[in-house]
Amino acid sequence: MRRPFLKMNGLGNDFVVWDARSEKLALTPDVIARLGSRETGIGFDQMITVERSSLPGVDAFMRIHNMDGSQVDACGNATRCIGRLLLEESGKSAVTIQTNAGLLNAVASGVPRTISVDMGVPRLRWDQIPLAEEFADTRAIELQIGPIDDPILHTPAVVSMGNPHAIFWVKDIEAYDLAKVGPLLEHHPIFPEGANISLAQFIGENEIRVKVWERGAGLTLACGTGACAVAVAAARDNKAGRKSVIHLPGGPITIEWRESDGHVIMTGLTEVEFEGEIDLETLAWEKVAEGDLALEPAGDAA
Ligand SMILES: N[C@H](CCC[C@H](N)C(=O)O)C(=O)O
Repeated sequence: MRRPFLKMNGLGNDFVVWDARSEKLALTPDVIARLGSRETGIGFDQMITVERSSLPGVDAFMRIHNMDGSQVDACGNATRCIGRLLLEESGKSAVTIQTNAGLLNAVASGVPRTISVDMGVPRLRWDQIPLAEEFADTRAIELQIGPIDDPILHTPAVVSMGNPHAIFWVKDIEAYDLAKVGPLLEHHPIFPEGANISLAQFIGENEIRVKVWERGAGLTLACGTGACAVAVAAARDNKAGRKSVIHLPGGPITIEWRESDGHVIMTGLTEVEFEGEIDLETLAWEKVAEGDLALEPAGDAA
């Protein structure tokens, strides 16, 4: 049975997107992992399933699986991508997306392919991250890796955007092999549900360079919730203002931790890479149409 899908990304953090609003889709973690593999499958960081929401006035429910098959509650870059699809499809000026981490509002920013999402309020208490033990001050918790007297990384800030994040402030981001230390920290016992791990280096006032090792996905080109977590952690520790630009390997994301209501507003690019079709019995798939450049007149694609 052949099924259409979209391949999208938010600053290189890439997704396979299914529209399951009229025809349900339930893939096993094993099939998701096979599809997510860049060797055996289509290849993606997360798989996104758009489903009907039962809530009045809500445009869709967004289900998120990491490429390892684990289901998680938040994915910022994907929220921008699904927000864009729903905005373009409905012609509305704002859409509401239901996730297991709450209701998120998406609006077009006025710049082509660039979407702003209200990611809600950050969760900052130790038991909301969650952590395995109580820490009164989550701006810097006692956690280190490497030799006791000369740790490689230590005292991270922790923030949840509906998913757990640990942020390590570093002077030179290139001095660290995140592919090596990332998995050690992701699965550290202090994080009972795992954690997304960010290295963050200040490169200017309210300008932060970030690399992320994602829970269940590994190194990615961008992490939207990670960008939110870094910006909030910097602001609450007076290392930056409430509006900062997070520079990820895939590009910049602007974050504002709004003073008025404590909501985190994330703005960044989205891209449709291609439309595809897959045989869900054999998992054989093919591209059927190129993405954005085909969707927008050449003049807008610049
Ligand atoms: N790339 C996603 C984050 C996915 C987080 C996922 N790895 C988790 O387990 O929480 C983002 O843009 O927010």
